[in-house]
Parts: sequence; C-alpha cells; structure tokens
Amino acid sequence: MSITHCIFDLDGLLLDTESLYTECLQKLCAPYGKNFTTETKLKMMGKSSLEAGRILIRELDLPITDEEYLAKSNALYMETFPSSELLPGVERLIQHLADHKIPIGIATGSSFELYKLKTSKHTELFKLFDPIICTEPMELRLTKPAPDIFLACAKQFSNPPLSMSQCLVFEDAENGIRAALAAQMHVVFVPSLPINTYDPEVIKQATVTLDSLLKFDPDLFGLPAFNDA
Ligand SMILES: O=c1[nH]cc([C@@H]2O[C@H](COP(=O)(O)O)[C@@H](O)[C@H]2O)c(=O)[nH]1
Ligand SMILES: [Mg+2]
Repeated sequence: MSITHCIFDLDGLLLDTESLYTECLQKLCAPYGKNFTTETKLKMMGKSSLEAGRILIRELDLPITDEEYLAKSNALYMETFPSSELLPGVERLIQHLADHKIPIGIATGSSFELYKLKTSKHTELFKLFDPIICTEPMELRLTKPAPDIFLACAKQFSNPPLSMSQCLVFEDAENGIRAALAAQMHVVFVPSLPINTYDPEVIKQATVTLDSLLKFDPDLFGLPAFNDA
C-alpha cells in the first residue's frame, strides 16, 4: 500500500476530548433525570454540534429546544475545552510525518470556534496541518458518515493526491470509518471508547485497528519508518 497523504480526525483521535464531551453532556442531561449513554454518544461522534444535539434530544427525549441545547452545551464546552490534552503518540507521529514532508490534514465534525479552543494549548503542533476542515461555519457540507469532509480535505492539499486510495484516514468513530470508506480511502481505527461498544460490522472494515497511535507502523503503509523504532 502506498500512502502519500494522511488525514486526521480531531476529537478522540488527536485530542483526548471524547472524555471531556462525555463529562459535559452528563452534566447537561443530569438536571432532567436522564443518563447520557454510550449508545447515544456513538451516534453523535463525528457530527456537527447541531446534529449531535438533535440526536441527543431525540434519543433521550430531553425537554429542550435545539437552541437551548446549543447554549447549554457551549457554556460547558467553553469552560472545559481549553484544557484539552493530546493523546499518546500524537506528537511523535505528527512531527515525524511533517519532518518527512508528508502532507497532513484534519477533517473534523467540530466547529472552527471549538477547534481553536481545543487546540489552544498546542498551537505549534497544529500549525503543521494543512488543510484544516471543520464542519461549521460551512453548514452545507454533509458530515460523517458522508465522505464529503474527507474528499474536501483531499482536494485542498497543496499537492492533492492522484487517487483517494493514496490517503490514509485516522479515526476513532464509527461515523468516521464509514465516511473514510465511502471516500475510497484507507482507515486506521484507534478507538476512544472500549472496543466492545462499537458495531463489529463497521470496525471490521477498517484497514487496521490499533489500541493507541503509539502502535502505528508507518512502514506498513509505504510511509517513512520511525528512526527511533
Ligand atoms: O459525546 C460527543 N462526542 C462527539 C460529539 C460531536 O462529534 C464531533 C467530533 O468530531 P470528530 O471526532 O470528527 O472530530 C464533536 O466536535 C461534536 O460535534 C458530540 O456532540 N458529543
Ligand atoms: Mg473523533
């Protein structure tokens, strides 16, 4: 397999923000006597804030409007996301790919506003990514599991790949795996939730499954090997 371009998911893949989303949404649901379940979370992962909110309101039958959800969740996110941390192996892999001039992009369900907040402690590292494709303010772009966000990222590299199969996507969500496959790309699955919570039919379609990015072997994909391995 000859990979020339890498596309990274943000939440739960580069940043340890899925645990923060869970904390915030548990807080949002508690006053209504509702439990934020993993089953609902899996459906929300990769979606825009508004789509994710509509899923939560419908699945848990929350007595709030979309606007109230956005206001309440945003207030919790503003407090929580500035402390977002990188996941293990991220710094090493990103720096390695950048050192070898492998184009790296981000394609996320996050809004650009929350992206800036989540990455505020890591601005030097995140300068290495180009393009960075967020879901909002481009409201019209279809979110994962549609392939659009990955296709948009591939097109916007300064040297776009000749074929989508030269792109390797890194994902932690079922919606993300589906989107990468629909874009005809290869996908490294690094779960951010316990593996048995995912639909086995979806995750068996990933090119490889790793329990951490520390286990990623670039050599297997035709990418430059780590010198320190
Ligand atoms: O528990 C949750 N996880 C994830 C999301 C949504 O999924 C996106 C994660 O997208 P990705 O992993 O594609 O960066 C978040 O920005 C958010 O909009 C959410 O609402 N709730
Ligand atoms: Mg993710």
